[in-house]
Amino acid sequence: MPGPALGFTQQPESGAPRRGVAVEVSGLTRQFGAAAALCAVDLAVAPGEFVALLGPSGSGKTTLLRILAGLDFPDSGVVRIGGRDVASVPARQRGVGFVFQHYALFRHMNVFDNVAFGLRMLPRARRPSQAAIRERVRRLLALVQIPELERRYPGQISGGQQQRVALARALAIEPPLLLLDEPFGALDAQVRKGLRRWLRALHDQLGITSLFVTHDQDEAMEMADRIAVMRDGRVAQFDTPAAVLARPADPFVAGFLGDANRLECAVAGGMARFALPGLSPLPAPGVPDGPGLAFARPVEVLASPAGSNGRVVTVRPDARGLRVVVAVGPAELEAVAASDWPAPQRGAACGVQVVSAQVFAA
Ligand SMILES: Nc1ncnc2c1ncn2[C@@H]1O[C@H](COP(=O)(O)OP(=O)(O)OP(=O)(O)O)[C@@H](O)[C@H]1O
Repeated sequence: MPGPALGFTQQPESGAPRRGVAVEVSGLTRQFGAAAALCAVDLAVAPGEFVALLGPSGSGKTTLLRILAGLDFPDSGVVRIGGRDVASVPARQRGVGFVFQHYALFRHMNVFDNVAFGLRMLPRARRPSQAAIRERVRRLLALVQIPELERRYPGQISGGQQQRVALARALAIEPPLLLLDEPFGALDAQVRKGLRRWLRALHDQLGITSLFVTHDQDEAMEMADRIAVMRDGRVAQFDTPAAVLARPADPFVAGFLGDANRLECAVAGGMARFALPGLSPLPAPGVPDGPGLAFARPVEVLASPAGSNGRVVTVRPDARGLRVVVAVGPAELEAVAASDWPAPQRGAACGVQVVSAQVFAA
């Protein structure tokens, strides 16, 4: 959990307006040679929201973040931060804090000087006094829970501690907008888990707006108020974690989230009939007659000893039960073993049914 009182001059209090700003992007396009990194992207983030940008490699997440930070510039389109068009506002004057995975700490400066850096770089009129800088840096180091490390150098602290220093450095200028590009990418799973809960709590405590790039679906689901799922320089869907899972906008989102199985089917009269043998038809309300594509997450595909349309290929214990890969006809599906089937064996015949799925016209 976040630590003690903040160094921020305007603290959000219950009932008080948040200090986070709205971020609006419209028609944003960025081309690198023949590669279109962003194609007419629209996105509107509310003040105080925590938004995850999630998508496959090369989908444009980092490019969008760099443009918001003022580190790169669009070929066309508008970026508004706090209602202000920032096209001609340099990075340093945008009031944006950023933490990039590869934006390393200054190795030759100790932790204290790293965090103080942004404050010492402020124009003289806005720069706090030496004493005020000292006080703010100490409060920030307490906030990120490493007050004892201020004299250490980056090479003398762990990766997780370095990320906390990078965050403290980003927060030092009291940014209403925090941009994070895979900040925990290099850390091991256990440290990541701790840091992501802590960061979300910190975001809420400060009342800022945050945009967070990640490859990790669990991370996005756990941390974000809304997720922008990106593909090929476009936002495929922008909605709450529950909504993108329950109502994916298109086959790409359905297949990308939750590692869903992709099943060919034929839709007629609101029912989807699968091409694979032995799978019962499922309702597909509103889907037009014709070829279809169904997406079923592993928990929606059940393998049991009753039946013989499948064969167990692999068995993997999972915290919530047994995960199996089953062969059905020419396909292999990720499934879960029925709770009354405690010990499926590799090679055993089994019954496989798709319990529910998202169906789209192909
Ligand atoms: N400086 C650059 N020069 C040339 N091409 C670039 C540059 N930056 C990005 N691109 C291209 O733009 C596209 C989007 O890249 P971007 O880094 O924004 O994607 P990403 O979703 O952040 O990917 P990753 O998850 O791998 O970091 C890619 O095709 C990439 O190769």
